Amino acid sequence: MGASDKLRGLAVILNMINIADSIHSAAFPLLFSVVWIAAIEEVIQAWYMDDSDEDQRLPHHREPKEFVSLDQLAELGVLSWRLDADNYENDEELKKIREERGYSYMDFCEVCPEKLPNYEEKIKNFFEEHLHTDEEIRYCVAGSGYFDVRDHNERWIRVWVKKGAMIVLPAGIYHRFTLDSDNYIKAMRLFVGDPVWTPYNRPHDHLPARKEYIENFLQKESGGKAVDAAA
Ligand SMILES: CSCCC(=O)/C(O)=C/O
Ligand SMILES: [Fe+2]
Ligand code: NI
Repeated sequence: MGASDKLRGLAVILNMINIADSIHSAAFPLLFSVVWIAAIEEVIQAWYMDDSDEDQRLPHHREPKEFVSLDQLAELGVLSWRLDADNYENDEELKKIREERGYSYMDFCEVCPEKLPNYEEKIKNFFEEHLHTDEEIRYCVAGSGYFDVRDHNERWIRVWVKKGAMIVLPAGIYHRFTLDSDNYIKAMRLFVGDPVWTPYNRPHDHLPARKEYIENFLQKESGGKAVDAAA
């Protein structure tokens, strides 16, 4: 988080303490969580996509817009954080996440014609629906882009990551990536041990990673009703 973010966060919190003073104290934890959700949603937003074949770099909102919360993403195994992208070299929060989750490997992937070899081919491949046998961990340190993931009912959810957003796509989730119309992202790539970037284009349902993903996330109770991923 940058200095201006911190100051703004502090001002909002002080304002809330004033408000909280004048109302029942039980409301305070609720107000506090609203501030945090607003802050992370400045850099990560998700929504259901429309069915149009238009330019993949457009937002593809449905009409009316249908947003998806970060909690709904977490139910699909998609984790997210907001970090200080201006300070990734000395960020204690990033260090803690890396230690706790065993992310020993780190490099950067810059998606633009000048920096990415075989740019056109890579752009095409990133947008093919695929899965990996390990987590896909990306921390957007500059620019922005869309990670699309399938929900319990095979609908596409578009996850917009901007500077400061870190996401983890679980092993076995079908997904794809595209730049947005700003045409640039620089992402930190993290991995447990030696990296394996192999994409398995859909269908690859026989892979153990896919079966485990279905068992862990798609066949669980969700929103009060059991969902059968194979249906
Ligand atoms: C922004 S990193 C490029 C996308 C990528 O590495 C990947 O595997 C997409 O699924
Ligand atoms: Fe991928
Ligand atoms: Ni295969």
